Amino acid sequence: MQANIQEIFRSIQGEGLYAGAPAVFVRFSGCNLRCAYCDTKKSWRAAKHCLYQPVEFARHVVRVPNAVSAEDCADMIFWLSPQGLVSFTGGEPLLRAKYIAHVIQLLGANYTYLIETNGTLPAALKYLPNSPNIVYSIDLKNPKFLRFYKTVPPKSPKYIKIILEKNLSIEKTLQILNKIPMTGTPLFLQPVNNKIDKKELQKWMYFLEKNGYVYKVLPQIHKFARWK
Ligand SMILES: Nc1nc2[nH]cc(C(=O)O)c2c(=O)[nH]1
Ligand code: SF4
Ligand SMILES: [Mg+2]
Repeated sequence: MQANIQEIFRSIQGEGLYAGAPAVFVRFSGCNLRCAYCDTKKSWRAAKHCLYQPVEFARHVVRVPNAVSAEDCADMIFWLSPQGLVSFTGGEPLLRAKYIAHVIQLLGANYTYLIETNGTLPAALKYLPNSPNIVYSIDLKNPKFLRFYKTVPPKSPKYIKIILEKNLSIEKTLQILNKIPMTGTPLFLQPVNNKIDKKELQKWMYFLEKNGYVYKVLPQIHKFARWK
């Protein structure tokens, strides 16, 4: 099995529940959405080479010809870290759900696998095992979120990320959130490009609290540190 991969590197997880934790990142090519604020537009297209950074923070990069086999992907992850956190991102990683399942099968239970998804492809979830080692970081940016949230395998932990941008409606977001049981699900507000108008943020905070939600506002910490 093969997939077009943009890059594989080790860095500090900059978003969400695992922010601050060292992680290996696997960035897939291709996305089913076209968000105006996307910071990885390059990943929309297939890449000729997968850029593999064999040592974290080093300048040295190996150009691995695409497509990359699941076996080679698992090896590259293992050599960066024989255990710990693996973040599958993109693009949209669930366009490659079968491939991810195969990589996970090859690497085994020594890792926590984080799927950083835009939350719009619930049908892809059937390819992934129901495992507490597989964690879903789900963006709330589309009404398909509802079906997705309910379809996540029951043993898999999950958390929600709301990318705060000026076109996102608080009312519509609350309508979606109010339809799901949230008990214990962490909720993160992530200002797009790490910038937000204070008044706008206060409005989000006011309405979320009025509706009983517990949340954290967390910028992308890797961007402050100028890491990848
Ligand atoms: N450091 C770091 N953390 C991240 N968390 C999510 C990322 C993403 O692009 O999905 C990302 C990323 O690109 N870099
Ligand atoms: S879902 Fe993510 S990767 Fe896809 S276009 Fe939107 S921001 Fe970019
Ligand atoms: Mg990113």
